[in-house]
Order: sequence, then structure tokens, then C-alpha cells
Amino acid sequence: MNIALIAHDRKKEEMIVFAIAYEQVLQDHQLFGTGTTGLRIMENTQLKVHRFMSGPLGGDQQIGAMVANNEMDLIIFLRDPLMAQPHEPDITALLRLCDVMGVPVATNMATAEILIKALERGDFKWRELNDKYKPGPGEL
Ligand SMILES: O=C(CO)COP(=O)(O)O
Repeated sequence: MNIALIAHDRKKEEMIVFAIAYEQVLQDHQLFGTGTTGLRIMENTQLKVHRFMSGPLGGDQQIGAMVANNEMDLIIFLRDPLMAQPHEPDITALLRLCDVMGVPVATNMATAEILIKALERGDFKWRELNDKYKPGPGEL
């Protein structure tokens, strides 16, 4: 599965704790992240993360492009709900695309834990069938 890990600055420590706690689960998947989040995870675990640009420089949009292409299976996006972000439109766009494409997305730790346990159990195997049902351009 392709999994994206993204965290705003005041949520990065939480993301690192999450990545350490679930390293054994995450290591079996292809991991993607925005620039700084990906770097911090790699500095603190043995996980390999494909790093896109930092969020404010377009990283959310790059991950959004994967969602639009139906190439992303799960997103953990620890947002900071108490701090305005300069790239708020990009964040909204990414979350909107997750809803368009039916991609499971967690925006806080409580949901992240539920989704990672579901991943561990194999609950997202249906995503592998997705290509078959993938809408073509203009079909939505
Ligand atoms: O801003 C972000 C997501 O919107 C995260 O970007 P960084 O991981 O580069 O800090």
C-alpha cells in the first residue's frame, strides 16, 4: 500500500511517536511524506520515506496528485487546527480529493490509530481492487 505521512509543525513530535510505535506495521508499505515530516521520520526510525516538497512549497499538492491518480491508499495527516497555515488552500484541496477518490484519511491521532490497526488487520485490501473500479478521466 502507498501511505502518506504528513504533520504540521506542532504535530511533528506526535507523528514521530506514531511512526516509532507502528514502525513494524509501516515498514511493509511504501511511505511518502511532505519534506520536513518525511525527514523527521527517517531521522527517528529505520523507515524509508519518499519525500516530496515541504507542505508550504507544494508538498500537499504533490501528494494530492497521487490521490487524483488513485495511487495513494491511506493518508495520516496530523493537522494543526489551532494555527493558520499559509497554504491552507492546498490542505483543503488534498482533503477534498481524498473524499472524491474515497481514500481513507486520518487528521488526528485517535483516527490515525484506528486506521493503522485496520491496516495491520488487512482491512484496506479492497484498495488493491481499486484499479478495476477506478473512474477514467471525466467519469466522475
Ligand atoms: O505543511 C505541511 C502539510 O500541510 C507539512 O509540511 P512539512 O512536512 O514539510 O513540514
